[in-house]
This record gives sequence, C-alpha cells and structure tokens, in this order.
Amino acid sequence: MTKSPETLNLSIDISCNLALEKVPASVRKQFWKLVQKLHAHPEANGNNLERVKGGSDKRMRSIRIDQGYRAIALQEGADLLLVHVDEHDKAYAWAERRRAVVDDITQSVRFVVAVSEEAEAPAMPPVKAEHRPGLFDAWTDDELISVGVLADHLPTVRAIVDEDTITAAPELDEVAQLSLTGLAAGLTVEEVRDEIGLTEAPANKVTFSEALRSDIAQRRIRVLDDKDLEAFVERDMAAWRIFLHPMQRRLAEGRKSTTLVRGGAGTGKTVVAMHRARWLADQIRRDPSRKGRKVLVTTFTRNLASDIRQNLWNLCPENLSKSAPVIEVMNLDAWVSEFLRARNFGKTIVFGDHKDLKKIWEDAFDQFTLPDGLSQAFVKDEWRQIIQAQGLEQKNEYFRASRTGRGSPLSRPMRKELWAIYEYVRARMVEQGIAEPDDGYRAVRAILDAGSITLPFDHIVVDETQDMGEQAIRLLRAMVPERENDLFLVGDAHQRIYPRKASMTACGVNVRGRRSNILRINYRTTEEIRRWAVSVMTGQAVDDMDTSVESSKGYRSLMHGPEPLVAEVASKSDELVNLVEWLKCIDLKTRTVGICTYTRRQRDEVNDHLIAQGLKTEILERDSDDSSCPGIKLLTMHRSKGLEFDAVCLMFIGAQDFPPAWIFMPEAFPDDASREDELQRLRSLVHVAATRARGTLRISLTGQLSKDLFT
Ligand SMILES: Nc1ncnc2c1ncn2[C@@H]1O[C@H](COP(=O)(O)OP(=O)(O)OP(=O)(O)O)[C@@H](O)[C@H]1O
Repeated sequence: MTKSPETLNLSIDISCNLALEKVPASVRKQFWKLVQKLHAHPEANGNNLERVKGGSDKRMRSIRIDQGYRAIALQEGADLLLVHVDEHDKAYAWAERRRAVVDDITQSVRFVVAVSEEAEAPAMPPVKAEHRPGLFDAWTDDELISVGVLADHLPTVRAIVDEDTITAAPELDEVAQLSLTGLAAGLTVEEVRDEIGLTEAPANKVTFSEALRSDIAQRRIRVLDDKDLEAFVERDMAAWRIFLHPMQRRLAEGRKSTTLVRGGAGTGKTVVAMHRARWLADQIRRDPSRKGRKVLVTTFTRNLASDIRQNLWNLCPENLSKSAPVIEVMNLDAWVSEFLRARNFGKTIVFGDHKDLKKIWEDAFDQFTLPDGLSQAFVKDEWRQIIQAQGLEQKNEYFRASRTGRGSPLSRPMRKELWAIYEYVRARMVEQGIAEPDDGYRAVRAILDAGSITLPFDHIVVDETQDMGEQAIRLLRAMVPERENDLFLVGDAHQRIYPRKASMTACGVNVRGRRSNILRINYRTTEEIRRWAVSVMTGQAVDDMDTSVESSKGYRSLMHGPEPLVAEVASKSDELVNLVEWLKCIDLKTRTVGICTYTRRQRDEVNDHLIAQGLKTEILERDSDDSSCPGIKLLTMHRSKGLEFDAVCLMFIGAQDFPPAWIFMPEAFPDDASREDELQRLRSLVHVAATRARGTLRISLTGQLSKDLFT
C-alpha cells in the first residue's frame, strides 16, 4: 500500500466515466462518495491507494469501491487521475496492461497498451503486404506526428492498408484513431488538428501535471473540484455532461457571432446546444446588471423540447429554477401560441389536418375551377410551400415570388387564378378565427417589429434547425437583436423529415463565411450502422441549410459492431414471427430496444403481436414517455427523432409497405418533383430511425427493398 499525500489533486479521465456507465448505479454512487472522501481527507483511514503489482506502469493504483469493484487511478506526486472502474479481476487486468505517456505534441496524457500485450496478440500484421500501398503513404512522418500519432507507433501506422484496420490496432489510442480515420476520410491535416483541438503549434516539453491541465487534455480529463463532486454524488452523470470534445467545446463556449453548427446524426449537436445554453446562462448569472435576462432553448417538436428540458435540468439545475429560470425551454409553436394568447391575438393556431381547415379547402375546390393541368394537391402544396412559407400577402408579391424547386412552372395568368383561391381561403380563415403556424410566426414578428415589446431573451439556441421553415427562422432572427452571441443554431439537413426548408441567408440570418462549424464524429452509433444509414441517402443532393450543398466528408464513428441485419422474409406474418425470435436473443432487462414503423397502425399491430406472445412492451407517443429504461419500446419513425436505443428494428420496410402505395397515386402529387421531395423525406426518415441505434440495427422486410427509395 502507498500512503496518500496530505493533499490530492483529483482528476478523472473520460474512459473512467464511460466505464462508470457500465457498472450498477449503486457502485457508481459508492464510487463518487469514495472520491469525495478522498478529495476531502486524502490521509484518512481506508483511503489508501493500492499499488497495482506486476503492471508495466508503477504509478497505477487500485482503490476499493466495495467487495466486488475496484477503481484504477494513476498517481504522480499529488496528482491522482482516475482512469477506470470494473469488477476486481477485470480492473486489475486493465491496469496491468497499460502505461501512461506524456505526449508533448498533443500536450496530454495518453494511455497506451503495453508492449507485452501487443506481442501476445498482434491484431494486425506488423509488416505491410508488399503489393498493397499503405493507406498513409501520402503523409510524411512529421505530418502523422503532428496529428497525434506517437512516434513509437509510426511502423504500425505505415503497415495499415485499409480504413477498417485503423480501429483494430490495439496500440493506437483514441486520439490517433480519430486523426487517422479523419485523414483516411479525406480531411486535411489542418482539419484533423482542428477537430482534435490542436490549433496551435506544440509548445515545449510538458510535465504530467501540466498535461493533465492542458487544453487538449480537457477533452478527456476533468480536474475535479468540490462543486463537481457534490453534483456527481447527487446526480447520476453521463459522460457528455462532463466532457466535451475539443470541437464541441470550441463551439459551446466563448463569444461568437451568429452561429450555425452542422453535423451528422449522433455527433453531439444537442449536447453542444445544451452546453452552449449553459455557458450563456452562466454569463447572465454572473452579471448582476443582466438580472431577468434569459436564454431561450427551442426546437420544432414538443417531444424534443421536453427531452432537452430534462437533460438541461441534470446538466445545470441552477439555470432552470422555478422561481427565476435563466434558461427557458419551449418548442417554437408552443412559445408562439403562448405569446399570441397573452396579447389577445384572437385566432386559434391550427395545423394542416385540422377539420376546419379541411372544410375551407373543400369549399374552395367546390367553388373554383382549377387552372388547366393543376391538381388540388398542387394548389394546396403551392399555398404551403410558397404563399405561407414566404409570407406572401399581396397578389403582386406572388407574381414576383421565386418558385425554385417547385417543379411545374406557372404563367402569370395561372398565378392570377390561383391567387383568387388563396384570397378566398385566407378570408374564410379570418372569418373562422383560425390561423396556421406560419401566420402565427408572422403575427409575432409584426408585433415585435412595432417595437413596443422587449422580449427577455438575450440569446436563442435552436436544435433541429433543419425542420424550421422560412417564417420560423425569420421570427427567430427578429426575437433577438443582431449582435454577439445572439443566435446559435444546430441541425442536419440529412434529417429533414418535414416539408419545410429555409436558407439562413435568405431569412436574414448571416452565417456566411464561417463554414467550419461542422461536427463529424459520431458518438452514438457504430461505424457499420452509420454507413448503412448514410447509404440510404446516397446520390441525393442535400443542402447545408444555407446557400450551398452539404458534404458528408469526414463523418465517421470509432465504435464498431455487427453489420446491420437486413432480414428479408416472404410475408408480413414471418416478419412478426422473426421479430419475436430476434427479441429473445436480447437481454431486455438491461437493453433498450426501439421498434420503429412508418405508421401508428403498423406500430399498434406489432405491439398487439408482441403482447400476444407474452412480451412486455411500451408505446412511445407523448413527450412524457420515457425511452431510457430497458425493454421494448414501440414508436413511429417520426417519434424516434432525437432518441436513442441499444438496438433498433425497422419494421415493414419492404417495397410492398414502404414507401406507402398512395405516394404513387397520380392525384397525390402535382408533379414528379413534388413526389421526389416526399421520397427524399422518406429516405431521411429511414436515416433518422436507423441512426437511433447504438450497437444493433435490424431492418425487417417482406420481399425486397423498394427501388424507388433505395439505390
Ligand atoms: N462529449 C461527449 N461525451 C460523451 N458522449 C457524448 C458526447 N457528445 C455526444 N455524446 C453522446 O453521443 C450521442 C449523440 O449525442 P446528441 O444526441 O447530442 O447528437 P446529435 O448530433 O444531436 O444527434 P441526432 O442529430 O442524431 O439527434 C449521445 O448519446 C451523447 O450522450
């Protein structure tokens, strides 16, 4: 045993935090209590750190959590870095295999698997096969070292011939794997350095203590203080609450002009948005002159707003106190309705399928003859996508309006005929006291433009921006004055599942010239699942929510698992039978399984079948439904937005069910371009649902996949 020094500077590595997520909650609680004690009284009895004998790093210590579990820490002088937690034998085995090195290039402590283990189980041939070029031949040793490859590992890196072996090499730690997968995915050395937080040339040699506290170390290591420890003992803390990766941190903290952050599914956009909200709220709380000012966190759906509120409550409860909240979380439609109600707007906001609205359109189609060649579907689409989306109130505005992307061109006389219908619809809506969300957004903007009202918001943070239409974005722009830290928007156009689209510049949100705000590393999904989900979108041009086309260059995950299982069977009943067999192989006491369908009816059909087979299920519908406890959850693909599960099964994805037959009916869409738009949204829907899976994805279908949807 080694005696603890009188003071201990405690810090925790992200690997310890991730390991903590895998042990029982009671062990986790015990761990944090122990750490708190160690921090307060390092010398007290029972706090002794045990040296790990036989390991290759003499600084490794074990700490007893309870009879069965041990924590592993690295001690150098008064610094104690907590690095791992596991059952007794496994924890020791982990510690014996590893050594820590202080790396001057990344200014951080790196944990490498000790040589003895490499010798025992080489995961890749040490010598590259003669006939295959090395994957990293195009980069010099210096360049590889500059992105965080340790000099000792250059021979390993030079022997790599394909992308999949990067993450299989045990010597390479996460930093090296991230950099190398980035280079292999087409990023430049500068982009990779930026991503891993190496924005400046390396400084001189660093000590262990300095490396614990360097900027790059902050992505893996947190130096703990009393406040942290209190919070950890009180609340179960997931890794994302504690650690931000360098790019995430750069985006979440500091003063910024209007910012749009883009990133693929699972790259931590919501995490960044929440940390940004906390950072902004903390600035307000620190400044007494800003008392009463607030951060609004908003998104499109009520469900997601509810999840974010819950997560923010765990992240920074001090900012959400009931009496004086500094952060307010509300979906935009709810906020607009509340704002207008408080100002006696006098109209009820209704959505597209509301019965009164339907009746108005039926009456309009009874009364008016449609211009030649235009269907009812086209006329309604034109209303939604042009008139309402652009907020057109005058005939002349419609004559001049851009209709890019709408397929069929419209002559001036046709627009004139259509305008008569739209005037009728508008008049009837006014008469009946109803308005659509776009009208609501414009009404609020008009009130704000009049200048008599000052909103309490200094900052607005927006999640799932891709689902906001033009009027919503214009309103958000009007809700905070244009200045530093005003708007922070995150989104991913690949996940656009509603028929709305907006270009930031066209809506007066100036994010141009700052194009590097891209999160590319997926922290949720395995690389195998990510690739399948991306393949669904192959060949489809996706916008960047501004004026250009989005690129998926450099998107990747370091986690690996089984390939997604495409289960093709002969009939729907076989799909159900096989689903039950598949579920039997999953430990439903500890794992979450999301079963996603296109329609509610299909969801209920699967649910009935599973219940009849004696399985316990839960339908996720309302915002209060909890998706995080283990077991089988049934939900529509739309509802899956923003959620995640250990395993996901997409049901009824065969051509006979998906896309639904109505999509190909002539009257369903005015033209092929509109039909293709809908097909694109369905691809996005599959992409969204598939990327909810952490480790296992199953795609269940009768017959084959539709050639109209999947290439
Ligand atoms: N810094 C981090 N440390 C640990 N885990 C992280 C970190 N950032 C993100 N994650 C994890 O990655 C997952 C995805 O994060 P998040 O939901 O924020 O991504 P997203 O980009 O908003 O996803 P999507 O667009 O698919 O909804 C979550 O499980 C989250 O906990």
